[in-house]
Amino acid sequence: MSRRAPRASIDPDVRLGWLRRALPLVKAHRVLLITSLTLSFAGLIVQVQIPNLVRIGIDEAIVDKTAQLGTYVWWIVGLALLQGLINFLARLYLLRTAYELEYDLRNIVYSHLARLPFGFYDRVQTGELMSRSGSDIRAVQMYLSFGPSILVQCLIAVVAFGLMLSINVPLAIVAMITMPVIGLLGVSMRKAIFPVSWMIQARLAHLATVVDENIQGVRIVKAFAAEGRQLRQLAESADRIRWAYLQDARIRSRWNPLLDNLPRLGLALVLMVGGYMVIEGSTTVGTIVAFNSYVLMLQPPFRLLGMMIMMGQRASASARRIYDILDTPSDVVDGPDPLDVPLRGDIAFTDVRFAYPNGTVALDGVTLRVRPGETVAVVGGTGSGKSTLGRLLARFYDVTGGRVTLDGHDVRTLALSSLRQQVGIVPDEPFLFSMSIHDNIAYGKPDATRVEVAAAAVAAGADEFIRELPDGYDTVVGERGYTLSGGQRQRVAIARALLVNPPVLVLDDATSAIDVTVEQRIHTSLREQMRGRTTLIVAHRLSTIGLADRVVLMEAGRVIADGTHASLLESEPRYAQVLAASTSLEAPA
Ligand SMILES: Nc1ncnc2c1ncn2[C@@H]1O[C@H](COP(=O)(O)OP(=O)(O)OP(=O)(O)O)[C@@H](O)[C@H]1O
Repeated sequence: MSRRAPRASIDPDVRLGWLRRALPLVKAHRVLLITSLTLSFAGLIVQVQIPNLVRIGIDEAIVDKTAQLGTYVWWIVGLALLQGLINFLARLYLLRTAYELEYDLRNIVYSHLARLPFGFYDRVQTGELMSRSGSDIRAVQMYLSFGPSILVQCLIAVVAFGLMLSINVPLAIVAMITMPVIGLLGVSMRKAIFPVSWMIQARLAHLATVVDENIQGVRIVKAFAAEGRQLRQLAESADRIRWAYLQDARIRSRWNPLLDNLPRLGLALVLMVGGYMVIEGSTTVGTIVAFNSYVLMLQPPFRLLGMMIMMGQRASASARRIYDILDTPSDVVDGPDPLDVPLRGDIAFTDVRFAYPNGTVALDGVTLRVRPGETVAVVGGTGSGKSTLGRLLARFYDVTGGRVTLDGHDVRTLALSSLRQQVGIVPDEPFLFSMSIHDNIAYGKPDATRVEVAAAAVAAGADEFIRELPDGYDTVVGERGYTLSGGQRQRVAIARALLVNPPVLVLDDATSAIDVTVEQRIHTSLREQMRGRTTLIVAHRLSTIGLADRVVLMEAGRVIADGTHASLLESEPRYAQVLAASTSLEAPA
């Protein structure tokens, strides 16, 4: 299957209504859509002919005996086959339109999600976002493709009414009398059901979150013997869904009998008025039979009208949420004429202030210089802003004040791809993809050879344990790499960063889960790896701090001391305090 780019996008003009904004997308598939609508209209024209043939057949071949019955039977069979064929094609094209639209919408939404800044993901819950965006895309797609088709089906009413008028005006009016009522009732029922079905959707999503958390957090649940509590939570959630479904059933059972029986009232009216007319001699038996068929044929489109209104409401709410995502600008983007230059790794933070999107001030005037090739350990209490330094350096976020420069270039002037290629970040809880260890390490350099990957793994102290795995480097790590221990994952992540060979390396507590003795062993190779590279190490352990030439002490978003480990120990009591706190956390007696 060849992949294609989305044919169009959503109109960026936020002042337009949701349908207007989606129009370019529909227009891009207009050929398919119009073909399907034309076909379904043609099918309807054929369909309304059949009762008319039945009428003529009854009147001429059965009652008057002036024509051959067989002719009409064959005509009806022929038309039914033709209608079947046309409907088959119409449906095929309609579904194709629907899936093409869905394909485009998915691509537009997911590619935008991939470009959104970190700040967006701080604000929204990703799990909910993913499950919701899927159903939202479907709701919009359904309305855009099936909506026009339902409208075409409602057109059958106009065609059939015209035909009935040409046969018998008073009876045509009698046959149509219940239709507006069916339409109105259908709309009212959908209006009553809409809030409940919305509630069902929301409650199902909530249940999915509860189940998801139970599965993801199963170790914690079991460790705290909290299965009972979790089950109660699940039962509560399921109970709320049951309640909503019961409401739904109550509304349906109230409206459906009415909606089902109204056409019967229509049939009775046609029989009564038509019957009198036949007795009186002003119409024929065939006409009553044909009109009966019309009454039955016309009510589904009128009922669909209500459904279309509900689909429209749902699609409009879904579209609003999709547009919320699409209208969020990818605010960390390349500036004009972005620089793509090789960096030496001369880092300077100048009076940097930064607050996260939720307003938390993380850095409050940080000035810090790290020269090329230098290794600096950043030490400080929890929440003092250590990790934020690396995030600003790689431009995961932009500073709110001051500036961050690399080799004198403000990071905002560098091409993002070049910047991220040259600043390698290893977080303390690295994410591994569900693929082989080789592919995980080669993530930033997919064309790396096996020798290069192994060399990076050796440098990160990962080679030994990888070789002991059942398939070595080809071992696929489970979802989120759960089959590896925290320390092993960290080593794979370090190898991943080293393989790209970035001039700037940020190890954000990247060895925190690695066994102290293993850490000691890999220090020699890490020290080797850091030579010539500017390295920022967020560190808690004395042993990790030992890798650094210099130590920076942070407190409440500021650098409060800067010097060698020995000089800080001597001159800065707060340094000793922080060390004491983190080492006591590290090594319980
Ligand atoms: N994504 C975020 N959204 C909002 N606030 C955040 C976010 N990340 C961090 N913070 C807040 O910013 C402040 C600095 O966080 P940072 O992660 O830089 O601290 P840290 O010194 O690395 O802490 P730790 O040692 O606990 O990892 C903290 O108050 C933290 O709660």
